[in-house]
Amino acid sequence: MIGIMCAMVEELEPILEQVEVKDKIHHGNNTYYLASFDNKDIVLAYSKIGKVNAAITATAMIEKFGVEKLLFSGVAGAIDEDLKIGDLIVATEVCQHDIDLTVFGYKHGFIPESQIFFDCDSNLINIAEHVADKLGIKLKKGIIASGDQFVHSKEKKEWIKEVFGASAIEMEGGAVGCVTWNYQVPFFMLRAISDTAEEGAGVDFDAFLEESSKVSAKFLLEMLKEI
Ligand SMILES: Nc1ncnc2c(CN3C[C@H](CCSCCOCCO)[C@@H](O)C3)c[nH]c12
Repeated sequence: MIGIMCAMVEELEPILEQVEVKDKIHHGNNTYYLASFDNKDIVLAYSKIGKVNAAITATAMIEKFGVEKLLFSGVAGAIDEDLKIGDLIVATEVCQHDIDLTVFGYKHGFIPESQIFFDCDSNLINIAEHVADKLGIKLKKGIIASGDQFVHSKEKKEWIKEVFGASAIEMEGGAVGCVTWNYQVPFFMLRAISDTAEEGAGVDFDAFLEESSKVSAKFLLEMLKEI
């Protein structure tokens, strides 16, 4: 079983429209869609915004639905200057920029018995690169940082870039990476840029959420054919 996660309903809808939904299961205030696509069994859900909601859904995908790999599709704010609205980025690693135990001598993003960065699955990243080559689509790879805040400040995004080396910013991937690391389940995350995470990002986000969600969804569905 393959798990497909999004944070917002707008990110999930363009995927749901293209798969054959067989059943809907309500669990933990989420709706899980059991479906098939390209003769593969998949379970899909949107978690709602933020790291806690994302962790709930990722854990249920593994514990209740037994997914063997978890793929995330959605939008993100750009940190790297070469990322423009509508561009795709695949996470090589994810982290949580709002974890701060530095007073105890730990680095930003670190919690004891855990780690700052969580690797994404190299096999799935390779498939993404193969699909991008086949379709002639530009696909960036980089670290994606998560935190429970919508970043709309150049100063904040530059700090996240300096401390974590992140190329993009969002609010769920770091939590899903932590869950999949703890359960040793392969994790893949694809995001399309919706804004620049600077002043005025909220306006861009509202304007480009739907369009960028479709960009990510379309690519993810192409990837599903190769898995
Ligand atoms: N700059 C940015 N900073 C952090 N995250 C992101 C992301 C990625 N997703 C979008 C959404 C944040 C928007 S909350 C919208 C509230 O509802 C608005 C009406 O629907 C959350 O799920 C994270 C895109 N640009 C970002």
